[in-house]
Amino acid sequence: MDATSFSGVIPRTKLPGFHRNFARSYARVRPLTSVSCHSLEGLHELHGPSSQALAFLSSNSTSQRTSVLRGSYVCGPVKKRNDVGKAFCAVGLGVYGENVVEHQSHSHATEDKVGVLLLNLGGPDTLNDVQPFLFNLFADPDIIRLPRLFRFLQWPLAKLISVLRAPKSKEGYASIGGGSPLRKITDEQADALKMALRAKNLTANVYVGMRYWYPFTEEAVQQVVNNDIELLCGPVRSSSSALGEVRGLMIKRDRITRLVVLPLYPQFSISTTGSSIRVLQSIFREDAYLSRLPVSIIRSWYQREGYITSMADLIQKELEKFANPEEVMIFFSAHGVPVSYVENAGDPYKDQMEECIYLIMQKLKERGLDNDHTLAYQSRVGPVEWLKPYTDKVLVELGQKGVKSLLAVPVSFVSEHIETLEEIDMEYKDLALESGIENWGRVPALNCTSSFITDLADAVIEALPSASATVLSTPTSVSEEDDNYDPVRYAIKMFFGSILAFVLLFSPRMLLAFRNYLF
Ligand SMILES: C=CC1=C(C)c2cc3[nH]c(cc4nc(cc5[nH]c(cc1n2)c(C)c5CCC(=O)O)C(CCC(=O)O)=C4C)c(C)c3C=C
Ligand SMILES: [Fe+2]
Repeated sequence: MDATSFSGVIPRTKLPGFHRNFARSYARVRPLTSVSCHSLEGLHELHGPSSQALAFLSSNSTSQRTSVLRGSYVCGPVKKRNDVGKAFCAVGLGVYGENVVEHQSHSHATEDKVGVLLLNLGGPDTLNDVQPFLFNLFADPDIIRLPRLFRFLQWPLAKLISVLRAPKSKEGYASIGGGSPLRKITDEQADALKMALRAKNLTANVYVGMRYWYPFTEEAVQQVVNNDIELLCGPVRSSSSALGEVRGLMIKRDRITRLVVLPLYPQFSISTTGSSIRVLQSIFREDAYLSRLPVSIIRSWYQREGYITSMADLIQKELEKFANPEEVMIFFSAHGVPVSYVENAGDPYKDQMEECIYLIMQKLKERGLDNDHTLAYQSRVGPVEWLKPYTDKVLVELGQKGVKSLLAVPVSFVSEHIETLEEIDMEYKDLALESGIENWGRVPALNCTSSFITDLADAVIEALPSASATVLSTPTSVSEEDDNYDPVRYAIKMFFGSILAFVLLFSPRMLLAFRNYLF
């Protein structure tokens, strides 16, 4: 397990030697369970001034997506804020044990109250939510990574891309029942985890914080700072925000004294766990109480025995449904990321994915299952190069090569979602059958599988931060300018940014990209 703990105010000077390539070196030298205090800071640096221009416009279907353009961003997604709660404090980091970074030196409670914050991506609850959800996603500088000079374009681009992509995305969500199942499943996982922790004699409150839709991470952590507070890094609110009470979002109200942050992504990527941690960092920096809270972050957990065993169990069970299980090719399909994330920004995602597949296959071999296997990447968006091989291409090739039985295994995410229910179950299945594959199966997502939830509970217990630690650092944010939100400046940026975005978009190159990827 790879965990980081922190809290408190940390002088930046205490972090010597950090550089933008941290994630790359981290990926190389990382012991299975360790990370240093540099990691959170690294997340900022990863999209620092020299990050390459990269932007996604929109896409057509889930298997072949969108276009790209160059641009920049202003700050985060649509954000309204008041000044209450803007007393900035810093999130701190420090090394604790082998892999945990922590800080904290205070006494804000006598009673020990453990909180667990599950981080996830979130998904639109209804079809009306699709466009604002996409806006939040594309407004994330960890999803569309632009050079600093062009960052003021982030919001106009996000608006444009989300509007253009929304019709196709809506089709996808419509085909799986009109919305994403993520919120429901994540809530169920939270309940199951709470019970599993209780069975291990740990009473904990489990919270859910989504990155791009309700319940937002900001709400999970911050809502109680002030009753009329608007979202700090706040994504779009839509009418569907009335979808019921935000669940279990009261880390502050509950006066949690220790917090474990558990992203529901087994492997670390800048675009997923990295992005959520960056949001947390900015929230924690801005709040006196939170900045002193001992926090552990479990950055990745794909290598945990319980997770590997649970995956192997599910695979074995599905293999047994085939007439000739030994002839089945195990086809791991992971969500892709642009190659530049791995090669330029040092995202450890690909390395971790490969190691994860290796460990699962080893586990199957131990059980005497010696099936062929392959790994491919799905869900690419835009005309930039994504991790290869691409799932759709490999499926066609396997069919042409005469593979007759194939078991698809979604491996980058632990809940059913649009990319399993629509992209794999519908698009890829059809493509495989058209390509000559005759017997198709798909391993379900782990969801609330009890061995998996039990292992998450163990991970939480192992990562529990101690009640005190050393003050270490004050990370700066990539979106430092977000902290000084000024409506006039914002309006000016939006105005000029929109003009520039349209000019760029309707250049011949961009039009081509749109034609190829959107329609
Ligand atoms: C490990 C998982 C994921 C990675 C890595 C990831 C990177 C990534 N995704 C996009 C673009 C989109 N993702 C969308 C939805 C979506 N993505 C993931 C997981 C990962 N994304 C999930 C769980 C979901 C939510 C699914 C749901 O059920 O709601 C979407 C919207 C859906 C669609 O229109 O297809 C987009 C767009 C990028 C650009 C990216 C890396 C840079
Ligand atoms: Fe995605």
